[in-house]
Amino acid sequence: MISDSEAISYEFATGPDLYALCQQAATVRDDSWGKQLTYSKKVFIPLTNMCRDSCGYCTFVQSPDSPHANYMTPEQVLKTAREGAVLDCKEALFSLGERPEERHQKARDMLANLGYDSTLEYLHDQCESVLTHTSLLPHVNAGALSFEELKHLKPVAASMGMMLENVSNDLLKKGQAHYACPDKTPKRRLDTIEQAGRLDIAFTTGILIGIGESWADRVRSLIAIRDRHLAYGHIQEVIIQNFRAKAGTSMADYQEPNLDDMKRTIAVARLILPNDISIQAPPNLEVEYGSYINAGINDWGGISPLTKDFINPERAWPQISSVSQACEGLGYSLAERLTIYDHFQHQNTKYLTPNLTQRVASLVSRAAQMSGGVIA
Ligand SMILES: O=c1nc2n(C[C@H](O)[C@H](O)[C@H](O)CO)c3cc(O)ccc3cc-2c(=O)[nH]1
Ligand SMILES: C[C@H]1O[C@@H](n2cnc3c(N)ncnc32)[C@H](O)[C@@H]1O
Ligand code: MET
Ligand code: SF4
Repeated sequence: MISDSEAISYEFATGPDLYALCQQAATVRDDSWGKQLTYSKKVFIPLTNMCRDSCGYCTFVQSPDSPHANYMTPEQVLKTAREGAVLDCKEALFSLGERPEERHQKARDMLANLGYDSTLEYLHDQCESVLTHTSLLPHVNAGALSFEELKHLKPVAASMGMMLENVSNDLLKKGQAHYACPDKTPKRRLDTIEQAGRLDIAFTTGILIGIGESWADRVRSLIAIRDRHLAYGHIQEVIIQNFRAKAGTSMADYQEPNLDDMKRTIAVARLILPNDISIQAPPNLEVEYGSYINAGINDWGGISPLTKDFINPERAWPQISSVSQACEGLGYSLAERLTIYDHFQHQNTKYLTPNLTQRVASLVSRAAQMSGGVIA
């Protein structure tokens, strides 16, 4: 692990200096993760696109006035999960807006029609339904959650996650990315990570780069994640995600981070974070995603043969065969993993409740009988 001040010093690393930094990170990655990169074959389930927040970069969120504002019905959830299962998907990624019913009458009405008064209760039951009726493992990405909410969801999700985004409080100011977003206060985000640790939930988090934060803010965010992992050991992966500007948002004309920015941040993340944390960057948000490999990533996240990335719908997934080729061109192989990483699967019932332990084991053995298998 590098020191905080060394991490800070890489802010402008470019050319040969950036190359050397990436090499250092790639060596650490090779030593702990080997010559194999991973991804999870998933379907995306946008349970609701209404939200009480209004992040400056987000096009996923729909105003209640929009005809597109909705909740998926239980039938739609199962249809997506079943179609995914046919295509050999093993993860159901529930990604949704945060507590829309606390802000919008339309959300309360739609929930009531479904027989609920809380989005998180509906989420719980839809995860349970996917578990009961399909072979997929739910991963919950529902934003900031309390200890009780996380505890309630643990038996119906194999893993959970929430992007920290960034620890900078400046982003909450008027005109900034997280203005008027009660769920994006660093305090609430850090508390969610902490409570997930107390509950032994295999947890995904990450930073969104290029949203108005400084380089020091980025380093501080990675250090905050590291410290919670050192306390609880529950962080399975950290996503380094690049902001993409979207038409129709307040950040439509905002400068996007460039490839060097991504490489520099990935490398520093690899060097700051403990080696057992997976470093993930998405392949659909950068044309030259192959160069993330030499910067130190070991994972591409969820890739879907069925559903689009609803958060970045204009950015199609590359074919899995293309990702595989990009890996092989640099001397790496590509393998499928489950939503919960293998080293979290075998710790008795610490991270998985008994029902989920069984479900994970049967997916692993079923995959072993098919070509390729999954990492387990
Ligand atoms: O398709 C996406 N998947 C996203 N995922 C899914 C992720 O790639 C996989 O579900 C996990 O790696 C588990 O396999 C997230 C998961 C989290 O827990 C937190 C944030 C994200 C963000 C995205 C995203 O923007 N797009
Ligand atoms: C689920 C995650 O998706 C990310 N997210 C939301 N909007 C964008 C965007 N315009 N570009 C890149 N990532 C985005 C946020 O980090 C959120 O937490
Ligand atoms: C489209 S974002 C999905 C998850 C949640 N609303 C968050 O921002 O963390
Ligand atoms: S990024 Fe998540 S919290 Fe922010 S507006 Fe979009 S759905 Fe809501």
